[in-house]
Order: sequence, then C-alpha cells, then structure tokens
Amino acid sequence: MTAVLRAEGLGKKYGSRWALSDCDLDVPDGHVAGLVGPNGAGKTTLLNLAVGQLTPTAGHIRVLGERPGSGPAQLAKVGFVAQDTPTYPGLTIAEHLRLGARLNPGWDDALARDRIARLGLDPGRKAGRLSGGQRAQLALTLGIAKRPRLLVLDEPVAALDPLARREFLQGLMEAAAEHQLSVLLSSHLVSDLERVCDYLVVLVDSRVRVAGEVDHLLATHHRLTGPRRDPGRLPSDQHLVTASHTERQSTFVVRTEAAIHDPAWTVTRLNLEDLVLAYMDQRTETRRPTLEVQR
Ligand SMILES: Nc1ncnc2c1ncn2[C@@H]1O[C@H](COP(=O)(O)OP(=O)(O)OP(=O)(O)O)[C@@H](O)[C@H]1O
Repeated sequence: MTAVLRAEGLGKKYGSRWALSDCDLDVPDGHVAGLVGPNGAGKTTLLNLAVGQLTPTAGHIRVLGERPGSGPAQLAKVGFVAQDTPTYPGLTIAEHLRLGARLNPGWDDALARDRIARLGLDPGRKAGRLSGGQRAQLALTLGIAKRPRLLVLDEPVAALDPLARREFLQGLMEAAAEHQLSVLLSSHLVSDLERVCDYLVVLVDSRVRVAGEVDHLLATHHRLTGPRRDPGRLPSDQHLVTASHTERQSTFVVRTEAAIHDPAWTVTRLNLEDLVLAYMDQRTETRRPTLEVQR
C-alpha cells in the first residue's frame, strides 16, 4: 500500500536543540491518522516538515511519494489547516472562497458553497466576526475544497468547546469518507483522536514512540498484573512499555503479537488513553507530560 507519509531518520534542529529526531514513519494511505503527544513533543515540527514549511536537518521525508513543497503539483495534493485555524479577520467568508479558488488549481467551488450553506453560515460575514467553532469550520472548508489527497491539521480543535469539537470532527470524518481523503491530525486530546482516528502516532520528547493501526495497537498491548517479578524475566516476545511495582506486585504494560498464557498474570486490555499514557510514562521524569485527557 502507498504511504501518504514516509520518514526515514528524519530530524529537525532549532539552534542546538532537536525538536524531532530519528523519526522513522510509514503512514499508509486511506487513514485518518492521529498524531498525539504532550506540549513540545515535536508535533507541529513534524507537520510543518510534511507540508514543506520546514526543511529537515537530517534524514528524508516523502509525502505522497514526493518531497514536500517540491512543486505546484505536489503542493496541490496536500491541504494544511495550521494551528489555531487561521483565517483573515477582515475578509468575508465569500472572499475566503474566492481567494481559495484563485490560489488552488483543483478548487471545488460547489463543494465549498454547499458546505458553508449546510453549516448555516452567512457568506457575507467577516471571519473576524465568526465564533471559534465557525472559524474552524471555515478553515476546514478551505482545506477540503482544495480537493487534496492528504489533509494535514495541526491541533484544529484545541480552542473549541466540546460541542464545536464534535461538530468539527464529524465534518472531518464525513469529508474523509466522501472524498477518499487521507488525514493527518495532531491533538493532545486523546478522546478526540479516539473518536476519529484509525491510525495513531505517539510522539514524546521529539521521538516517535509507537505508530500503527488503532485496532492493531489495542489488540497487541496488554496490562499484566501479578506477583512481583523482574521485567528481565518477561519472555523475549513481550516488549516492555512500562513497569511499576509495589512490594508484592508488579504491573507491566507490554506489547506482543503472541497470546499470553502465563497463569500468574491477570491480563487486561488497554483503551487508547491507557496506551498513550503508557508510552508517555517512558519519558524522563525531569519534564512532566501535559497531555490532556478530556471526556
Ligand atoms: N521556531 C522555533 N525555534 C526554536 N525552537 C522551536 C521553534 N519551534 C519549536 N521549537 C521547539 O521545538 C520543540 C518542539 O516544538 P513543537 O511546536 O513541534 O511541539 P508540539 O508537539 O507541536 O507542541 P504543542 O503541543 O505545544 O503545540 C519544542 O521544544 C519547541 O520549544
């Protein structure tokens, strides 16, 4: 299957500090992929590399088989809704659509107008007069009407209330299904990603900790609880994610493709939030995670 995003040894340095390092990723086509991680993990850096707004310090990145920003044809295939869903406050919705038509060769004006009408938005209204949720919907409309093959969104719902978030994500899912659109979406709200994503990338402290199809990740990660045990004694096919101990008891989160038969363990499944938090627990204790979990 084609990769919408393929990174090999990808890294980006600001001054002497790596914002992203040793990133190997292969995000397949046809997914709504979630990029999750705490503040400062490198999500925006990775997305800006994917849309060609940054160039790598190390390694390679290919988006839809080409170097991001390598020419007009490549740029036309990728839509980008940047952080805080930027729009021009002094321009009306209709003017935004006209600008979109001028700037994008594949612009689908009927789709844009229809979507604005379905949202009940007045085309004559200036973007500066819209609510945060309406502005986000306008930015999403501009991204979809470009008719890209991949739509990249950087924390598009962070500032929205739960209802506006739900409406926005619903619109995104409908567009992805209707227009065979691949989506790469960052958020630190695990519950939002859980609702819309079927592929997940966990980024912590500038490194990809785990990536894969959500169903497969959930099927291969387990929490083991039982009598205290040295993690070094786990079978070699059980990859340890996190370990914690009391005086008598050990709790491990492991990743394994194999069934777990050891009768000493009580085995429980993880939900997506548990899984993300387990990988975040691997980070150094010097900086605390600020990942939000909202229901
Ligand atoms: N232009 C820049 N100059 C210097 N350092 C930067 C710059 N942009 C980002 N960084 C640093 O790179 C690291 C990764 O930042 P990035 O914005 O990619 O993280 P993020 O995961 O998107 O965070 P957030 O969730 O807060 O948006 C951070 O330590 C940040 O301070």
